[in-house]
Amino acid sequence: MPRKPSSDRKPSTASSPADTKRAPTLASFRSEIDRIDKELITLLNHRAEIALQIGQLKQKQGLEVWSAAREDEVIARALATSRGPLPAETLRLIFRELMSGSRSLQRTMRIACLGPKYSYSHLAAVAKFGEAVEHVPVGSIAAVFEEVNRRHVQFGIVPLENSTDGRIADTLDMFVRLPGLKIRAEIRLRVHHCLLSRSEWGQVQRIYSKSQALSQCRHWIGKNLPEARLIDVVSTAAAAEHAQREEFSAAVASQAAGVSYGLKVLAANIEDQPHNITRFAVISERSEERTGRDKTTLMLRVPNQPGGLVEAISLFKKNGINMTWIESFPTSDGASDSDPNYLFFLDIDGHADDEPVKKTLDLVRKKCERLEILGSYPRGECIES
Ligand SMILES: O=C(O)C(=O)C[C@]1(C(=O)O)C=C[C@@H](O)C=C1
Repeated sequence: MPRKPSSDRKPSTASSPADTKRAPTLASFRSEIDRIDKELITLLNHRAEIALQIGQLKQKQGLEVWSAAREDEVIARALATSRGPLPAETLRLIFRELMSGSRSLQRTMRIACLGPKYSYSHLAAVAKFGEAVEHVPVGSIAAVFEEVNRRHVQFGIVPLENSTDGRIADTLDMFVRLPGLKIRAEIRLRVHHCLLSRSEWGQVQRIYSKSQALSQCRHWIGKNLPEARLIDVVSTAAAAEHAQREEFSAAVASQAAGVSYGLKVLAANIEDQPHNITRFAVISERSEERTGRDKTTLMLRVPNQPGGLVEAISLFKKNGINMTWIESFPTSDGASDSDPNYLFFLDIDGHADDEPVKKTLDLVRKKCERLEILGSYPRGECIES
């Protein structure tokens, strides 16, 4: 049975500084905060004990520890309940870490992402799962997929597309190779790039970064450092490592990477588009249940003939299903020298278990040579990096 909190007393106001005749002092305010903290700790531990019991139930029923839908619900309720003055973002972070802590009591979760730490993939992982998980940075997007596929980790974080720069080919390619892995959630991270260095602005000769990050800042770099040599490396955090090691070099990376590698911020917010958002996918072996505010990612190949694609996707229009993303992707899958082939990646509104989506997908499948449901998952809110 869940244990009652040791004290169900509402935070008392009787002894609050406002009620005393004398003007409140720093000491009296602080002793009120000490009293509130004590109650908070009791309540937090009571919450953790209940989370532990939920963990035991889940284990008995073979359910997963992480429930994305429930976590979204808890945060949405906290934000709706709050009347301030605590900022909504602060409250969101507090609840994210609370639930990260609850999960870690139930089971240690391992999350793979493109590293080293403080890459944007790592920041996306922290934004979704909090700090109380084991972050496993690996050397490539392909390695993230392999770690999940080999069950070395429960989840992987991979970038799908960027609002300035488009699709991430390495990720789409891995979905072609390992279509059995499912997208469980999306993380839409607002990406702010910094120019980081241990040298001064006028000394920078080389700029390291991941190709997509360099591309997202190309106008800024062309205008402000036209002579610098641009060097493409595996991730923005790896770029920060280079900039730490080498004099007269800089990195385009996150501010967090700058702090971690002890670099100066020579310029902040250097992305060309102010709304620079990268959409990441959380991948795992299992699929996600319906929440009522879902989307579905599909991968399909249609016959290489006039109207092949239109015949398939017009069925979404006919059945009132909104399509929010489409990417064509050249592939060797089903291709020959004379007949190159394309796969299409699509997002539609709704969950694959929603009756209208299910019926439509059955019809679409008949028009396709190949149709994979890469996952149905809740639509993600935009999070600041
Ligand atoms: O409600 C659950 O399923 C829990 O395990 C509790 C809790 C929480 O701390 O609120 C923790 C982890 C889950 O991902 C969702 C919520």
